[in-house]
Amino acid sequence: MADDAAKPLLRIEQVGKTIKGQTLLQNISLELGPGRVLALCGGNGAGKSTLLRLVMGLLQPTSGHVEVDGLRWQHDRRAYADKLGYMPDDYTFSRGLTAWETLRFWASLRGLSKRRTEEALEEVGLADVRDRKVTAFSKGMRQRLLFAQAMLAKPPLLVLDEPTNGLDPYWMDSFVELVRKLRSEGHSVLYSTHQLPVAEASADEVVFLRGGEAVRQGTVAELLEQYGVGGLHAAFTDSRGSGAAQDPAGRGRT
Ligand SMILES: Nc1ncnc2c1ncn2[C@@H]1O[C@H](COP(=O)(O)OP(=O)(O)OP(=O)(O)O)[C@@H](O)[C@H]1O
Repeated sequence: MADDAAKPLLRIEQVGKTIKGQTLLQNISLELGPGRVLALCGGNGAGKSTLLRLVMGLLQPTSGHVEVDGLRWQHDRRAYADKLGYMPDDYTFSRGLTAWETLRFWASLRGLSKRRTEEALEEVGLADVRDRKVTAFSKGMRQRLLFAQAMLAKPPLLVLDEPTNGLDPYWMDSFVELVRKLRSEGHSVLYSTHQLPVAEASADEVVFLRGGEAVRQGTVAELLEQYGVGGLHAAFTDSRGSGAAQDPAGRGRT
């Protein structure tokens, strides 16, 4: 038996996903230790959200498996879910509820206190607008509320799907700070992003997906050493190869 202490928090082993004959992911393997941050990068349709949904247990792999803290979703859903906080890429908020009511609802489901709810709102800078209806929020404010929701229970692993989408530069920097704080408190973060400077500033490791495959992965330090001044942007361009297969228009959002 392997030593438990040596186990990574997240282990993805040879994972593949096929839906209706279309291969969305193939042969993905990665590990993430406690207190580590991994950014998933890649063009539109590369498979980032699909991989995050597999980690969350929202999709099941066609091959391979995912373990969080040694647990598999298929064997122990409740304990597995308790290890995770999730920010989806798209969410329809209940109409008519304020930010406070929305977050309080999520907190109650998890048996969390009002104090923790307040704290989470403060962490994402929404305390002052807590009594405003979420449907009147801007995209960036809704993103911050979703982020607060993912952090509410302070889970060991945060899984965030494009968390900086819609954030202005100030909140982009705040996101980087929050991720660094979470890491310093021992949380691990797995997130997808098109914002390579954010990945460069907040991640320990980066995985580039293309056409459902991990075409390049390494620590940020290794990639920066390899690509020099071009940084992760050069790594991204390189990872797309000549085909730019995932985006017929050839536009890589960064
Ligand atoms: N439920 C599904 N059924 C069939 N195909 C799907 C399904 N979900 C996603 N796909 C396809 O899988 C591929 C990967 O999609 P995914 O959303 O994971 O990409 P992504 O890297 O997150 O893209 P983006 O950067 O545009 O958000 C795409 O070709 C998409 O059309």
